[in-house]
Amino acid sequence: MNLAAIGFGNAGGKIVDRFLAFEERSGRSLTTEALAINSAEIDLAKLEVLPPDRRLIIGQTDERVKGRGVGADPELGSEIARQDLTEIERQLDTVPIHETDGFLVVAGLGGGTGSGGAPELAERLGRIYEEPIYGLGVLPSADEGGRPSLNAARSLQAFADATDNLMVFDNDAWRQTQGSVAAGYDRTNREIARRFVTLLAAGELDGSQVSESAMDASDIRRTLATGGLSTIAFSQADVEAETKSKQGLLGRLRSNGESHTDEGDLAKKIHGLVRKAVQSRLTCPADVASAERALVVVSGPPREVSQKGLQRARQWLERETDSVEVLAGDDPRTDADALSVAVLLSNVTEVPRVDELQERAVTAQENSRQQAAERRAEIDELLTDEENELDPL
Ligand SMILES: Nc1nc2c(ncn2[C@@H]2O[C@H](COP(=O)(O)OP(=O)(O)OP(=O)(O)O)[C@@H](O)[C@H]2O)c(=O)[nH]1
Repeated sequence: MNLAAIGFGNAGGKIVDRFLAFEERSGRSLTTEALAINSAEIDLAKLEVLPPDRRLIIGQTDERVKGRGVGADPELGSEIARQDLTEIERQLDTVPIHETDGFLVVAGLGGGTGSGGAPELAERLGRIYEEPIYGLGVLPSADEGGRPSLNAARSLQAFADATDNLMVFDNDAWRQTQGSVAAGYDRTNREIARRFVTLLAAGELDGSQVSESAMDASDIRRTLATGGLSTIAFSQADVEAETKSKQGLLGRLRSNGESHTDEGDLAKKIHGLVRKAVQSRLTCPADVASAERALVVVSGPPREVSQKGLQRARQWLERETDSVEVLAGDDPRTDADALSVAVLLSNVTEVPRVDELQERAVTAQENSRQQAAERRAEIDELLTDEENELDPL
């Protein structure tokens, strides 16, 4: 699938930047256009791969922002996004729409710029384009405090409403206990890119041979057409030594074409990888059985993609998800050094993390209202004399 990817806010921009880096490294092609939009100039300057002319600053003329961010205020974030929508649209004029299957708006939902701006943009894109609008929303971790939870819980509703499918990544489930926050985010962003690009770029050929059950953009589109929230499972393993020896130009010249790898073992490897993916950390923890549709992409050297393994894995996933709509396909990459499995679980309805986020958000909202009322009472008390005998001017 080919997408126009737009990162909104700091996290959104960094993640889209990592998408481009992963595409470059893995030879995959996902994005037909990439853009980072932010209200803080300093964050845009830190991106590494995205060309400078694909970085857009918004809210610059607003007295409250002036290129320095919106200070985790999503109302202000959505206001400046609305003010600058025409400029954003102009930047998107370069999207080669005939080669683009949809739009992907990416944002961290705990702050202000992305949290407020991403739903505004998604809604506007939905009105302009016929292509589907997808979202990738990052949930804040619990230890960030009440405010980010409140921002995220409110944004989640608007973002899900404005998109055809909102794929979710939960920072809490991926929190690193060691190292700095920045280094942790950097690692996390690489993991996000690996998962999303492996899944969504399936079917975009890199010159490798086409297989009998190749995944294509319409399969992914169909799986995402459920709406709601989605999560992604992933696992990978090294390719066999025999495969490695036949890779690259030299390997292919030396190879006599014979294969000694046992088909049964390869089938088992794929089946095992799919099970491992679904049973390990999802981008957002969810009850797999609550998914409406699922899609499995096995990506790697064609000689290792066992069709039997793919079929068995599909049947297993059908039982796990209790769904009739499970698609499975491969994505051949002749010179890949790993066999990767990405599983899209679409429209999951049992997502405990979202319930927890909403509970924390309600508590944060109540606390904030109570504190505001107390502060008003204290100021009143301070400014009024003891017997309330003075008349203010
Ligand atoms: N996975 C990941 N999450 C991040 C990263 N940076 C920030 N976040 C998350 O995203 C949320 C929003 O942070 P930012 O993206 O910095 O905020 P913003 O949208 O730029 O908004 P303002 O800074 O308020 O203008 C945070 O609460 C974190 O949960 C990152 O690099 N990776």
